Amino acid sequence: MGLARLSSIEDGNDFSIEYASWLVEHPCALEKFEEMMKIAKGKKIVIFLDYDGTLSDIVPNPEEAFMTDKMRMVLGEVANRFPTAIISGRKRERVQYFVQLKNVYYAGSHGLDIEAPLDSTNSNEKDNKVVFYQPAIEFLPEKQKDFGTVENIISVVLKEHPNFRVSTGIKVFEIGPNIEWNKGHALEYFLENLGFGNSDDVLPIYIGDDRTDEDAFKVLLKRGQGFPIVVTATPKDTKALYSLREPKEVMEFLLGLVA
Ligand SMILES: O=P(O)(O)OC[C@H]1O[C@H](O[C@H]2O[C@H](CO)[C@@H](O)[C@H](O)[C@H]2O)[C@H](O)[C@@H](O)[C@@H]1O
Repeated sequence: MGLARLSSIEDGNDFSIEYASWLVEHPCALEKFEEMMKIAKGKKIVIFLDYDGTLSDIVPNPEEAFMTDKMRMVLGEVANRFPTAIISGRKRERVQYFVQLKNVYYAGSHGLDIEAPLDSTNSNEKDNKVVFYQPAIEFLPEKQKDFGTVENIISVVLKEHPNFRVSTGIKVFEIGPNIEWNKGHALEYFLENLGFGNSDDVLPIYIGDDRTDEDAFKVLLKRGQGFPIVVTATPKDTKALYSLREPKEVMEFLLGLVA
């Protein structure tokens, strides 16, 4: 028994054979919900969420990636109950603008710009913000289809600038500093600063849809703790142990946590 997959049934989505067989390896977190909660019993749940494609649907214009009021309400309830952080590829302020919740911690620029509780070892930081870098984010408008050419230009330019690297997303190239810091590091940073650095009884849940979220999934696997959950409606190569099809299912899962 698990939580009902209302959104998929309502939308009339049907599952392809490929998706059904992929689900065997990455079972639906709604269907496994009760099993997961048995594992979580007595542990301190900490929630980590990606933004685009996880809390909001993927839309053509990144400036219009609003989350629904219902998602906001459920997320607010979750954050009242458990420490909750959003780790996004976007600029932190942009995610805060979309989410509008004060009880959530935020990390932007793939975790390079963190607003988090600080432990004593970081007491020199100002205003609970740790900013390693502000992003140079370029969105390619729908009209601009020639991604191959843009990719080649970026690669030629970056050859001259080895201190920078490019990462790719859905219709997006992002150029950032060539340093070893990703969403997985941000997750570890949050856990440490929330006092769960070496804790055996913490249960981190990380939900994300993007390639950059895989770094966080890997951290959970390495720690042997928690639930890495990928959001995808098609089979994909992932380290996640569980899956959800779309943001609506993310909302149902979050709702289950506070029900
Ligand atoms: O880490 P995330 O919170 O998932 O952010 C990843 C990127 O999200 C945004 O782009 C993606 O979502 C847009 C809105 O749905 C969509 O139009 C775009 O195609 C997607 O790539 C954001 O614009 C990027 O800066 C983030 O890195």
